[in-house]
This record gives sequence, C-alpha cells and structure tokens, in this order.
Amino acid sequence: MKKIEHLGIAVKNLENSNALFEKLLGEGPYKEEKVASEGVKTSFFKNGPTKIELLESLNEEGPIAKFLKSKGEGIHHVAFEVDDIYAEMERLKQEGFQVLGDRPKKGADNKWVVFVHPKSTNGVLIELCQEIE
Ligand SMILES: CC[C@H](C(=O)O)C(=O)SCCNC(=O)CCNC(=O)[C@H](O)C(C)(C)COP(=O)(O)OP(=O)(O)OC[C@H]1O[C@@H](n2cnc3c(N)ncnc32)[C@H](O)[C@@H]1OP(=O)(O)O
Ligand SMILES: [Co+2]
Repeated sequence: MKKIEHLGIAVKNLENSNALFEKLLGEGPYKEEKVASEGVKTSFFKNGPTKIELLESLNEEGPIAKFLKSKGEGIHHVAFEVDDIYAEMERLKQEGFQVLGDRPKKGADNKWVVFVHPKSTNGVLIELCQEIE
C-alpha cells in the first residue's frame, strides 16, 4: 500500500457538501463524476498528497444509500493507492482479509478499484485503487 489515495465521505447532497468542503479546504473540487455501476455521484478535492471524495447516492438501494440510512453522513471508506491491484488482492486474501469480488472494477478518477469487507478490517471499509494507465 503506497499511501492513502482518498478518504470517502458519504453525504446526502453533493452540491451542499461541495460548498461546505470548499469552505473547509479553501478550494473547490477538481472533478465531479458519476459512477453508475456503484450508484454514486462523486466529487474529488485535492488535499496535499491525498484527496477527499464526497459520495452521494443515485438510488435508494446502493451502498451509499444503505450507509446513510444506517449510519448517516460521515467517513465511508479509506482508499489506498497500490501499484499492482491483483497482487495486493492475492496478498490480502492470503492474510485472511475478505476481498470483495475476484477482479477489480472501474472506479472513479481513472482507477481500477476493489474493496475489503469492514468485517475483516476492524470495521473500516477499505478500497484499493490502481491508476488506469
Ligand atoms: C467506485 C467509485 C468510488 C471510487 O472511489 O472509485 C467509490 O469509492 S464507490 C463507494 C461505494 N461502493 C462501495 O462501498 C462498494 C463496497 N461496499 C460493499 O460492497 C457493501 O457496502 C458492503 C459489503 C461493505 C456492505 O454491504 P451490505 O449490503 O452487507 O450492507 P449492510 O448495511 O448490511 O452492512 C453489513 C455490515 O457492514 C457494515 N458496513 C456497511 N458499510 C460499511 C462501511 N462503509 N464502513 C463500515 N462498516 C460498514 C454494516 O454496519 C453492517 O455491520 P453490522 O455489524 O452487521 O450492522
Ligand atoms: Co472511493
């Protein structure tokens, strides 16, 4: 794991939260992007070597919608940058972590992504991200 690539924060309303985080961070998001496969629309803010990702649900049944219903707004996941997502998936599986799925999927911000179930990581949803060359 090279570094924390982004912190994912679940929000009810992306537009409102973009304005709030622009005040907090002193600059607005550098991109907004829908990821239909995840049922989310996202915005990304640079913060030094890492990023903040805000996520609003596009539907009533996706992971962000479920999270908001059960936990409300807040930190949803921690994403780590990796060089070789397949090798990291295999390593984590060998270490006993519950890697979700058997192949990466296309995420936001030009990344391949895969997730590790929070049940195997002390309650923190973990995302692995590899830049799509
Ligand atoms: C890809 C675009 C973007 C990017 O960066 O590129 C994203 O980050 S997209 C982010 C949204 N997508 C995902 O989160 C995909 C991975 N998540 C999942 O597959 C599910 O959310 C899963 C498996 C973590 C939970 O799904 P499930 O249907 O089982 O939800 P439950 O509400 O029944 O939860 C079961 C259990 O897990 C706890 N939980 C759920 N979400 C989280 C979370 N984000 N952090 C910590 N814990 C979480 C939940 O509280 C339940 O615990 P329990 O003790 O049983 O109550
Ligand atoms: Co993410």
